[in-house]
Amino acid sequence: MRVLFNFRYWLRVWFGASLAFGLCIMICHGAGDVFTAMVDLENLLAGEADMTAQVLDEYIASETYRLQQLKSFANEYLSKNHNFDEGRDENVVTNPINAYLLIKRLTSDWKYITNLMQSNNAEYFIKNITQERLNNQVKYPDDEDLDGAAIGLLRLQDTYHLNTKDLANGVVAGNNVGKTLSGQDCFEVGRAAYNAKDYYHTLEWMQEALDRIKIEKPPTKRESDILEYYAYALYQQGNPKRALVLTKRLAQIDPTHPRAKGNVEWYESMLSDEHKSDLHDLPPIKNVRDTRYDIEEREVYEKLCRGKFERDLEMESKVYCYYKKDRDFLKLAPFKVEILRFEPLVVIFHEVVSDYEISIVKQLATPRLKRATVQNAKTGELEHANYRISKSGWLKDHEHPVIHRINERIDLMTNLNQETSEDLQVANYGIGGHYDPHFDFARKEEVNAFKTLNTGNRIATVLFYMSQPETGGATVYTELGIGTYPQVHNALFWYNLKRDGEGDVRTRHAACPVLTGVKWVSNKWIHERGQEFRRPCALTQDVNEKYVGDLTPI
Ligand SMILES: O=C(O)CCC(=O)C(=O)O
Ligand SMILES: [Fe+2]
Repeated sequence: MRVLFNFRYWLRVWFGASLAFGLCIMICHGAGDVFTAMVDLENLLAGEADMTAQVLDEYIASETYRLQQLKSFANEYLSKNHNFDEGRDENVVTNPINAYLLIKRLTSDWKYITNLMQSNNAEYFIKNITQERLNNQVKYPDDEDLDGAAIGLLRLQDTYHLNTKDLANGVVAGNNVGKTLSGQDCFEVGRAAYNAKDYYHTLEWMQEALDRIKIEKPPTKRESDILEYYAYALYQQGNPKRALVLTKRLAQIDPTHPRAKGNVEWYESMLSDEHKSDLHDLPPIKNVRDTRYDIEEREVYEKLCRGKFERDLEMESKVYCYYKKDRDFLKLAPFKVEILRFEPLVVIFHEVVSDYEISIVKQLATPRLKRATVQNAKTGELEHANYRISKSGWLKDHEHPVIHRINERIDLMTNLNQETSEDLQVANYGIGGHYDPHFDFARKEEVNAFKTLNTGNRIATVLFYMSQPETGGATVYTELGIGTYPQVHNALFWYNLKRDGEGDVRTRHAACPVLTGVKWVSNKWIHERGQEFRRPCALTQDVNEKYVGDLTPI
């Protein structure tokens, strides 16, 4: 089944966006929406390291002083000079000075020592760090963000076929990034998968965590912590027998574990007497991917994201590039247009936005980006999206001369009237940030979509690439089997509607997860109203690009 673009769903994304992560520099999502938007991580990196190091240094100095004091008390007590042992000697206690000193030691000194032992001042330093973070006006990631980052990793793994061991060894897309994950890190990724009811990845990562703690000295996680998750994932993957064996082991290595015994009984109840009694003959582990999603479309999407585009040699023989100079102004500085395909028409405008303009757009958009928690259309579950932004990610024409200029340019590029188009929308994709297959137009049944705008449906989309991710992050068309990698300064353009106003389902598209690097895009959605003389509608659908790929001339 296809999950079509659902406008109400997006309304929820925009208006119901979780504000948890962000003010000032508001966060989009993440490693999506793992999760944290790259722009936030960059900001965090900027000041955070120095400040934390400084506060930690101060804390360590104060702790060192405190422990030194305690040590000198200990030495004093031990030292023969103090004749503390003599306290046991009746004669010593009868000496008033000694008696006084002994009492002092046992009262005020002891109070001082116990105070010293208790007052490690951690709270004070933690408060300092917290305050400093608030002053920074950067929202720091929380547990939810960590979860999102983990889910982002899993998505990357699926999309780009990244092996769990490689990832844990810090090998991303064949490059060693120098950092490796500990058993505890792997456990956390597995736990995020478990919380998302993704038992395929739970199993993968818990296995990796087990492998790692076996060779770590000291292990970063207890085996018993891992086993419970691992066993449950095995059970979910149809292997209660192995789940039972592992849970028995759990009960053995951690006899006080609060759930181990109960779980053993529970797994036993899943097995026939015959299976229960013979626990040597274990079925192999069959780990299958999560099937809650539209697996067919997902596979197409992921394949395209890996760059496996479909070739259409006939089409390729017809496409071409041209200079668009159909207005006086353009005679001096024509647009460079590359036609990717016809029917439906998809083109790339080369070098249509400058570095300066990009920097302004990013600057204007950054305080508005927010992370969103979105509802998965299929499963109804909430997912953290590090790919979407709040409604306030829109940039209005009058906000800055650069925005105005870009809007004027879109008119020249597309020959479509900009008066009814939506404001420029900016998105910053974080680790694993992506956008599932969707349509930009509202479907017939979505009768209320764009109603308040009163401008009709989205006739066309212009997508400016405002950065160039190192790997991943392609825009792909799942029905057409093609895609394109973002090239900074360029813009992708297509019509969403056929000439009779019908939504063109061939335009279904998606943004692939960013594997390395950063992806910024700006979207311009152009509406039907106002195009009566620009792209007049027709009685049939296929008048479509009789204009042979030229954007409808004025
Ligand atoms: O970022 C991309 O490549 C596509 C974004 C998109 O489809 C959208 O924002 O509607
Ligand atoms: Fe889109």
